[in-house]
Amino acid sequence: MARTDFSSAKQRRSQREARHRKQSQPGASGSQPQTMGATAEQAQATKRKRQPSSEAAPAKRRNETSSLPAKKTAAKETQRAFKGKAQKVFSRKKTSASASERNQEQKACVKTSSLFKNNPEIPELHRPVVKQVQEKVFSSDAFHELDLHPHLISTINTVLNISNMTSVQKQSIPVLLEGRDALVRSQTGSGKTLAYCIPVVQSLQAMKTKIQRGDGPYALVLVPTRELALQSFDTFQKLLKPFTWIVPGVLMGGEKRKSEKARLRKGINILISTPGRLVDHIKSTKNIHFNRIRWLVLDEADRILDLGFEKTITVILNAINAESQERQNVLLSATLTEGVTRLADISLHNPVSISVPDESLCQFDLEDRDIFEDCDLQTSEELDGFAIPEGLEQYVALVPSKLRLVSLAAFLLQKCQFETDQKVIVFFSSCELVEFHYHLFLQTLLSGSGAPAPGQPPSACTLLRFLRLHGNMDQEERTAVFQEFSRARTGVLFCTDVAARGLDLPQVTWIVQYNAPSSPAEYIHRIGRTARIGCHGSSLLVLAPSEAEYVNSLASHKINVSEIKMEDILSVLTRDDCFKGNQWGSQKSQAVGPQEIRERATVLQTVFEDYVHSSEGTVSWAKRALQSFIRAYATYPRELKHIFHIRLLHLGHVAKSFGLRDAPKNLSVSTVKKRKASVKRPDLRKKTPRRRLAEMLQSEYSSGLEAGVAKVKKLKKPGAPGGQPHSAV
Ligand SMILES: Nc1ncnc2c1ncn2[C@@H]1O[C@H](COP(=O)(O)OP(=O)(O)OP(=O)(O)O)[C@@H](O)[C@H]1O
Repeated sequence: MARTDFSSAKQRRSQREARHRKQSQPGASGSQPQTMGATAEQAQATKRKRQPSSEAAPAKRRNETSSLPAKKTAAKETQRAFKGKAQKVFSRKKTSASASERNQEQKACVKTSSLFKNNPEIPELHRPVVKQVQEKVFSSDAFHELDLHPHLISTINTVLNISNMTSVQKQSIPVLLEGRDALVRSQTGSGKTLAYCIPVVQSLQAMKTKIQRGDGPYALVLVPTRELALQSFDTFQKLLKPFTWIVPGVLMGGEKRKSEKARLRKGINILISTPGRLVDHIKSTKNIHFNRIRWLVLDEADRILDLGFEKTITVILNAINAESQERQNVLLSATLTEGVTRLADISLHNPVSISVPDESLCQFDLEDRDIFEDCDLQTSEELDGFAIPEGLEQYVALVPSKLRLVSLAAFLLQKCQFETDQKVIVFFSSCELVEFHYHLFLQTLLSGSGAPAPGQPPSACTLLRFLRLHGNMDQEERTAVFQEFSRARTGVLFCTDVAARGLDLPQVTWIVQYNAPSSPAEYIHRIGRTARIGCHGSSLLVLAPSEAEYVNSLASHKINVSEIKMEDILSVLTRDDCFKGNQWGSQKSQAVGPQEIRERATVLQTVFEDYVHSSEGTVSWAKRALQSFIRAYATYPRELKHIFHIRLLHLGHVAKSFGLRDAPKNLSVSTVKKRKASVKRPDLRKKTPRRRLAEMLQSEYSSGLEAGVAKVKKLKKPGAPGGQPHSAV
């Protein structure tokens, strides 16, 4: 991307700001350093903001501008007009106003916004360039070279449409066919699912005594999420086409327990389940037996443990061990952590350890060799390094809190409006944040008509397509969204980490991490939703300037990111006249370059703020989302606390990224702590942050049977403006 030079406007800007400072009272959002801990200053700042000031002015003046025909509906009008084209906001009905009045109004409308004032300086990013571990995805060996049933080979070739093995398949399948246990680690999107599905099917179809449906499970596959369970189930179904007597089945919660029991009674030979749901059945269903189990597969093993399913896994292992001792065990993940070694100790017998990364393929940017040699991280060989797909380009953008929302919107507009076939996943740290951004963008960025106006080029307004996926949605809707996004050629999926693991969503081109992940492993899995199986893809991590050090933390795990400048992201707004704030005949804005970008970003922010402030319900909805952000922010693990600490957040600025004009008065560190304690999470404070995070996240992956789990009902969406707040993450 081309960089934008902001220096030319600097002088004009500082003169203008000096003028405003003179005219205005101090204390608007951002004029004082206002941190989460500073409740008193915060309250005062909020109070001051109610008085006319340069920062509070836009809202007031916006109303003034719209006061001619419809003062009370200014917010609605702004929103509606934006949907059609923003210039209508500053209505042409005001033809009677004099040119100078109009001029003043123009300035008032957009040029005095606080969006670009008092932001922290964006530090120079001296990104350390480190050697990334890379794997060769494909091998030159074909499936027909393996000793597999000919019908299985032809199914792989014709139904799955693949002929050559990937590296991990080449290494794992022969080992598993020999009957050995295995611990398999290989990069995201490298074909680990088939690496275990093929040996399972080969061995079960070859059993001397033909399998009967009523025999019950011969293979048990445990996965952390329901979507992943469906995906594995789908792969088994395809591979089993020639072997119709072997029945696969899935237990994953969200479905009525009664119907799952009925399916278990009929018989499932390859049982795929989430751990929580399986334990529910072990405890309550008589028709579940493990006496014939020959295979136990733990896919995304480290995630299963991260989520605090250790006890659950122990219950399952004990239940299986009580009935059957002779079986093969397989543990797989792209990132194997300490916990997995522990799990491997208790579940694997004399395993073969398969790890694909090929150090000879380590890469680094030659142009940056000097930086690399100077950097302390060259000693990071001892540190953990995760393999990253070769076709994946990783970026980071440092964005001040106030500008986060418009930057995200601009980025998505860029992808959907000016580039073709872009499929984007945006990760957030909680269900509430997903719901908030999904509804906000849906309400403000989408065209009501769905079609471009006659004679107009299609704009983002008509090309955007938003979906969302998180653990508080009911299963039916989750599955529908998963399938819809899988099939879609373009679109934007807002999600939590429920979608970070294992999901194979074809042709995803961009991953955006709007909230930073809580661990490098999570980072790897999130970005691993793109550039799968040898394809290309890109990722963008959005950090606040105070979080810039996170780039070093990633580098210590051999993760390289390049910088994209925020101004470059925002510059897309100049390409769409939707964001022109003042369009009255010949009175066009003279602003060009950086100033124009600022004006347009301000128009966009105004649209968000107007929507959020259009009713009390939407304001409290935005406040709840802000609170959820802060709660999630408080759960970063200890080792990242020096980077992500709520005390480093500027509440007034963060509030802007939720479309709130003022920092909520009743939010402070202590309130957040109190509210955290009031959420039904007993003994939280006694637990480590990691454990706490695990508990919060577990709601994403729950069995679906627990009482009190908030569900998104189709007709009543709690995340929508005015709806009920969600439970935990
Ligand atoms: N040998 C192969 N040739 C071509 N495509 C393949 C091959 N094996 C698997 N695939 C395809 O590659 C994609 C990714 O596979 P899979 O989901 O198993 O990856 P993974 O390693 O489990 O990823 P993650 O770590 O993210 O879970 C799937 O669409 C799958 O159909």
